[in-house]
Parts: sequence; C-alpha cells; structure tokens
Amino acid sequence: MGDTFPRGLYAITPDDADTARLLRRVEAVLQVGVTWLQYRNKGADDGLRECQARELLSMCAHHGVPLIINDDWRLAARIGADGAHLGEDDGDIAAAREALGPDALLGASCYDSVERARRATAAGASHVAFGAFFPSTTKPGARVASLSVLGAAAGLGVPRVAIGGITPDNARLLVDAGADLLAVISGVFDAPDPAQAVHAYQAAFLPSSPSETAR
Ligand SMILES: Cc1ncc(COP(=O)(O)OP(=O)(O)O)c(N)n1
Ligand SMILES: Cc1nc(C(=O)O)sc1CCOP(=O)(O)O
Ligand SMILES: [Mg+2]
Repeated sequence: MGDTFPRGLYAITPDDADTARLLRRVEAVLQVGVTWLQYRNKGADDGLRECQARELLSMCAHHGVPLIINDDWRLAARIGADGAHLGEDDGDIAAAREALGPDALLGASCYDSVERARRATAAGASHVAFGAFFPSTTKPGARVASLSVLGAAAGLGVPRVAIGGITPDNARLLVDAGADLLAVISGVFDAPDPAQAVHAYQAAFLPSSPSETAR
C-alpha cells in the first residue's frame, strides 16, 4: 500500500524577508528536485506572506513541485496552493479539508503521538508529520519524538513525514524507521551548497549499497 506514497525530500523555506533572495535560494533547490516544498515564514506579516507565497507557487508550478502553505489554510485556498500544513494551534483539519477540497495535500503535526495522527487522518489529513527527531537549530524548543513513532504509525494508510534536525548523516535512520518524506529547513537552506545537500538527502532513499549492507 505504501508503495504508492510520495517519497523523498520535503524542503521547507527558511524565514527570509528578502523575497528576491528567498526565490533565488528556492530556485536552486527546485532545480535539483524535491518532492514537496512548504512555504513557512514565521517572521513575515500577512502582506509579505501572501506575496512570497504567490511567487513561490508560480515557481513551484514551473518545476512541477506541489507547494504547501504552513499555518494558514485560508491563504492556501485564496492563492490556489496545493495544500496546507497545520499544527495544533493552526485550526481545524476538517474545516481545512472542506475548504481546500478532496485533492489538496493537508498535513498535520503530530509531534510524538500516533493517537493525534489517527484523529488527524480521520478528520481529513492526507499525511502526518512526527518530530522533532533530533535537536533543531530552527526550532530549539521543539518537542522530542522517538523513532518508534514512525513504525507505530505505519497502519494509518497515509504518508509519514519526519521533521526536526534532519541531516544527510541521520536521514537514512529515519527512512529505515518508516519515514516516507524528510522535512528539512536548515540542513538544506543553511548548507554551504544547498544543491549538493539536496542530492545527499535524496541518497537516503536509495537502496543501501552492497558494501554497506555487508558491514
Ligand atoms: C512537515 C511539517 N511538520 C511539522 C511542522 C510544524 O508545525 P507546527 O507545530 O505548527 O509549528 P510551526 O512550523 O508552525 O512553527 C511543519 N511546519 N511542517
Ligand atoms: C518547523 C519544525 N517543526 C518541528 C516539529 O517537531 O514539529 S521541528 C521544526 C524545525 C525543522 O527545521 P530544521 O530542519 O532546521 O531542524
Ligand atoms: Mg504551525
């Protein structure tokens, strides 16, 4: 069943008030290829967020990459984005599903709770996110999740996203534990070479080489 789920890198934008610079940074990553992009900007006012979201949506459409809007399903609906991501303080999943329609990507933050993921899926979430699995410089206060939550959520029938402090070095651990998508901010956008970092995350989804499995 999980064979048909989307897999790969789910890049999330860093807070950047300079729209031209943000678009350059994202373009470099989209050129290599990511599975999904999330627009997240915790520092922008409503006007800047809508402007940046609209620019990113047209860039993502050009690259064939779905754009998911963090926090604000109304903004996602207004601009025709591909979906929204909601945490525990970001509104009602069922209301968002109703507004966005049956085909929208609708993610729910589930932290370390399979029960929360079960409820979110029943309310209309199309995928569920767990984390933080490792210390995150972006969100130092994030709640901690254990690897076992990914396996425990396998039966929900929706893709499982892992987030929080994910680096190319720990990425395979999460994929092996059941993550379908790896959601990453700093590991991509703060990397000295973001394009090279994208390749490194993509490698975590490839089968292990025979020399690695023999070890
Ligand atoms: C893919 C993904 N997973 C989790 C989050 C975190 O959502 P939330 O808890 O609402 O925190 P903020 O991102 O809004 O600070 C996410 N954005 N994306
Ligand atoms: C936005 C966010 N949510 C988290 C959660 O655990 O729900 S961790 C996190 C930060 C992710 O950024 P980085 O890849 O730089 O660690
Ligand atoms: Mg949120």
